[in-house]
Amino acid sequence: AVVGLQASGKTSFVNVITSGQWSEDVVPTVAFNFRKIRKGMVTMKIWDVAGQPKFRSMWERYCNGVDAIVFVVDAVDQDKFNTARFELQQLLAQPTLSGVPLLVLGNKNDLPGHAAVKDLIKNLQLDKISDRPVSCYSCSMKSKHNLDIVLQWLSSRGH
Ligand SMILES: Nc1nc2c(ncn2[C@@H]2O[C@H](COP(=O)(O)OP(=O)(O)OP(=O)(O)O)[C@@H](O)[C@H]2O)c(=O)[nH]1
Ligand SMILES: [Mg+2]
Repeated sequence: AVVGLQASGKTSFVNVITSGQWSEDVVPTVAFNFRKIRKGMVTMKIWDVAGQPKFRSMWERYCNGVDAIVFVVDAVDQDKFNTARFELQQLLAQPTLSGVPLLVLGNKNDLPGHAAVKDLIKNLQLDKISDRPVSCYSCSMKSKHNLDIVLQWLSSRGH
């Protein structure tokens, strides 16, 4: 399940890993999109969930039962880090999601002023999460930077 605040790049992520197709014009997601993709021997089923405030209460439902939670952050929009941390902590506090591996993506690293991984770890308090595996990568859906290791990480979470 792919969650995170609105305009962080969740749908762009799913588009780019599905078709390799980057586009500046993505429509904000309403509720969710479901996508199924094959990468070599691995089939991934992805819930791309909407990030606007009115949809955030749905995140838990889509994360329930998944192999991994992908939390996408706009690494340039540092004013929203507090909100992102709050929403992430709310989500991870759900008893149904205990132990589910977490992958945090600091997206838009093609833009100047993006936060580095160490700043994301600090601001989102990722070092305080002790009840599940956590990884954090800096990446860009536009330049496709680090998407290879992101896909590798996801492939290794399957069953
Ligand atoms: N420069 C840059 N822009 C990006 C990147 N990824 C996404 N964007 C842009 O950010 C905007 C929002 O992207 P979306 O993929 O729609 O974001 P979302 O997280 O799905 O948003 P919601 O569906 O509303 O929750 C779009 O204008 C994208 O083109 C990136 O890596 N670099
Ligand atoms: Mg979207």
